[in-house]
Amino acid sequence: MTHNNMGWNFDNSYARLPERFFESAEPTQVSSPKTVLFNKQLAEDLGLDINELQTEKGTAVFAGNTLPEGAQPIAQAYAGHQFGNFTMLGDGRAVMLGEQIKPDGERKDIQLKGSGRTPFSRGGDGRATLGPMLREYIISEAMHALGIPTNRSLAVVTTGESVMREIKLPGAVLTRVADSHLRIGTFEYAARWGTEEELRELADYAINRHYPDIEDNPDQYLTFFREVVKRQAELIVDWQLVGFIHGVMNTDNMTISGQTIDYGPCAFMDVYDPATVFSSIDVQGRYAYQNQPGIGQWNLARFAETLLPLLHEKQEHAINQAKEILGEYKDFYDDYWLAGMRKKLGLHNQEEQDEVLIQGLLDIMEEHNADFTNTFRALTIDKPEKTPMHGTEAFTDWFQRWQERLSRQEKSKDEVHQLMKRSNPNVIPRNHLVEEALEAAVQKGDFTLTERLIEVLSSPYAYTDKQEPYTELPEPSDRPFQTYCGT
Ligand SMILES: Nc1ncnc2c1ncn2[C@@H]1O[C@H](COP(=O)(O)OP(=O)(O)OP(=O)(O)O)[C@@H](O)[C@H]1O
Repeated sequence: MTHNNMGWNFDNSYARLPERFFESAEPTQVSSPKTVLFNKQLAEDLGLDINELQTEKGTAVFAGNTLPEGAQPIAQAYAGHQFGNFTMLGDGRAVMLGEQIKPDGERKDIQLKGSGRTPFSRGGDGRATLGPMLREYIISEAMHALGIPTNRSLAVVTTGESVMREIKLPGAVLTRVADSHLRIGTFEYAARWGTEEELRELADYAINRHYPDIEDNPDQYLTFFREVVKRQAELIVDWQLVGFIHGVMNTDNMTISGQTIDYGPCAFMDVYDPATVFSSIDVQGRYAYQNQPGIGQWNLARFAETLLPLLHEKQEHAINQAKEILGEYKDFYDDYWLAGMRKKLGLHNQEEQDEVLIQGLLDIMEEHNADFTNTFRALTIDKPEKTPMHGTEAFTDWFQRWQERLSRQEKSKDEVHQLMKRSNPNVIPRNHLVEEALEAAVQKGDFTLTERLIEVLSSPYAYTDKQEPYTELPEPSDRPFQTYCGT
């Protein structure tokens, strides 16, 4: 490994796509950057020099003040359906430095978010504020630790400059790491404004990067579509199983790789209520918890539309093929969901009535305003008395049915516990914890709570005593928690 360049080892394949797909965009210099969070483990995994990166030189890179060797800064073009309406977008406040080739050969996008205006900024200032960048860092890293596909966070720097929102707020830049930033919206952009050849180049690029196994498949674009459908179904199941509400499932926030992206208005639900919405801008509840699976399919339909010219020369035939695969989404989704829920209840095998058993518990949880995570936690640690529905006839009956079901599988108590512990997180980034940490960081420049929270959330299935305080529920509040798209 070369240490003189901090271990950067760029190969910028995206920038070799037709020019239509990106614009050159240098990050804007900032006055006095300071690294406030740095992800050593991730840096090491990327093959970077953690000592060098912790010096001023590293900070300068994370701030966009110095370009690392081999970087080719660009802003990507994309479009998207936002709350159902098609619009032209593009990286308006993000600059991709390049693709880091890891020591194991894997390729990762390295992007600075909040690094100033780009040709896609429209009226925006290209900036980001500290609170939301810390939030993205905390939650994306928590998602990774939960085992959910996601982009990751390498560093947050404060810029030393203030950013004007409704009030003046401290500016920050996040360094984001992703399998790629290809979005459904990238394909919508290509289909709307590109030539068919450019669309094909984009699809080939995406297949090569994320689905290389299907490259020689005779029906490769159809197979590509099916693979993306599967990954999206799996991803949304992962969200549902931990009570994660993305909050802004616009097509520009749905990746082709199947990783979670955009942690703007997201949050984890406390009380189990399928209608939960956190985002203050989602007044219709379009992206409520219970709507996520259906919206996933809607987004994939938009994706399918973009691929039609590649699927078959006869449009009607192409539409039928796409429809058939889109119709498989629900089956993929249901299968993954059932498999995941079985694990949450310690079920190693399958019985036909499992879905009834699972739904039975969810109904009781909903009726009693039970906390989503802590209900499964209570069952995992053999403390059903910790649930608000304990003692009710319905729950007693359900619990007995569950115990009978468990006894019908040939698994020891320990095996059941182990499976449940692996499937039910002990700790999640609860809103009150995240908000408390962000407030200390933004108001007082104190990052202790943030660091501790990141540490605790890095092993959500550990069930350690140290995690105990983080499992406490927030004080009941008369105002439901809301996330603001304020950035
Ligand atoms: N302050 C800003 N200046 C310029 N463009 C912005 C700004 N904030 C958001 N945008 C752009 O508006 C669009 C929608 O914003 P959104 O909040 O969904 O994205 P984001 O959080 O900036 O980026 P990403 O989706 O990559 O995480 C994006 O194209 C984004 O680049």
